[in-house]
Amino acid sequence: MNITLHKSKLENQKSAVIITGSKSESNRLLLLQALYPEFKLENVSNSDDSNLMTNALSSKSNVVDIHHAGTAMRFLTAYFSIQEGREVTLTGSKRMTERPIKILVEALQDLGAEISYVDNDGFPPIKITGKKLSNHKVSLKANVSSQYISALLLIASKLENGLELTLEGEITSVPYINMTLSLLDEIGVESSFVGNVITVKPNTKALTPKTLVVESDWSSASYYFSIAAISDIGTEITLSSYKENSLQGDSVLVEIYKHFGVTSTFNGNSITLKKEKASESTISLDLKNAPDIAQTIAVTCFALGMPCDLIGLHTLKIKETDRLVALKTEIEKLGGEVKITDKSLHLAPSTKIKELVPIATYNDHRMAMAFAPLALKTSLIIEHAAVVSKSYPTFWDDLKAIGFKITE
Ligand SMILES: O=C(O)C1=C[C@@H](OP(=O)(O)O)[C@@H](O)[C@H](O)C1
Ligand SMILES: C=C(OP(=O)(O)O)C(=O)O
Repeated sequence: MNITLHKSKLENQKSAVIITGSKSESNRLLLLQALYPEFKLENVSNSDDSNLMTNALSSKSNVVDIHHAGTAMRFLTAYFSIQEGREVTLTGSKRMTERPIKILVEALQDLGAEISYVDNDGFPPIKITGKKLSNHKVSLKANVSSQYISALLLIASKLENGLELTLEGEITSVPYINMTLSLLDEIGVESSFVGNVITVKPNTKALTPKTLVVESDWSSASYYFSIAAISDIGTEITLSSYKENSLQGDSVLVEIYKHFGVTSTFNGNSITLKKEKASESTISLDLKNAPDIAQTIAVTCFALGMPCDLIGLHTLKIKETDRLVALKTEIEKLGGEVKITDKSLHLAPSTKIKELVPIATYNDHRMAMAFAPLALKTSLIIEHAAVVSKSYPTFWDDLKAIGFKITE
């Protein structure tokens, strides 16, 4: 289904949105809850990716299909590797069969896992025969995806001797690794991260039962930072439930959007974004620690006619789509000028935004959501708008509620 976003302003100067739980935190905690059923979870993400994770963890089938969910694919590869006596073929969407998994599979094999490729070497689908993993030391390349590292850390406390993981090369998406370690700490699993070595202690006993509350999703919040940045001075949007000391690296939005004149004030469990006068006219950012907000920032800059240089984008090529190519293609359809390499994006200053351009979304939720705020500047069409459900199923309803005019 394609939708049209008609050029409009927010209905009120002040609006509020409640956003579902972080899909990254949820998918980690769902796996940890499967290993340690003594925990209860609140505010779990209602995203497709978290529902797929929940269903996969309780599935008795020997074929598990996780569609487009990258974290689910990587985390479940580790999870099924230690389910003794179980044989599972883990598969996904066509795109998932193009997203590399070799680094994780090799690390698990080094630990003793039995995993084979069904079609193409290095890519899903994979067949996993669960067994007891007897080794505890492994090294892996850390510059391709942090999800491989988090996957190993999530099962580490269930290995007989825990895990000693040596990270090779530059480490990408570090906040996601720290999130995993913090959640382990919250449930009572001990770990350390010194230099390039992560150690997780083994655990055989039940942990102290408690309820863990998932913070709302900061990547989803990014679209409201963008809306605030493109709105009139004085516009306020309140988002909940958020905390000042987040485990999510994308909370760096608070700092980044100051460049666009958006101030953020925490109050209890909510955050209020307010548009004030912007001080900067150009922006340069390294996003290796926050890759999921690259699309949002690129579109904010385009909407404001602001040139930008974004670096640290090497992981974007292996996400839901090649996000660098997708951004260039769609921004250029709208009249912008974008140069990309395999790890950076340069947007030239623009003066005009074309009207009623159909934006292709490439099965990528973030393409749909990142371009939506442009409706404050021009009417546009978003193709296959339902893709947003991968992380944020109520996105379009929430936009309508704050004044976006959307028709099918
Ligand atoms: O661990 C996670 O929850 C995630 C890690 C990041 O992936 P990479 O480490 O592959 O960049 C991020 O892009 C993804 O959306 C979620
Ligand atoms: C990259 C993402 O997800 P995943 O890798 O889990 O598919 C994302 O949500 O932007």
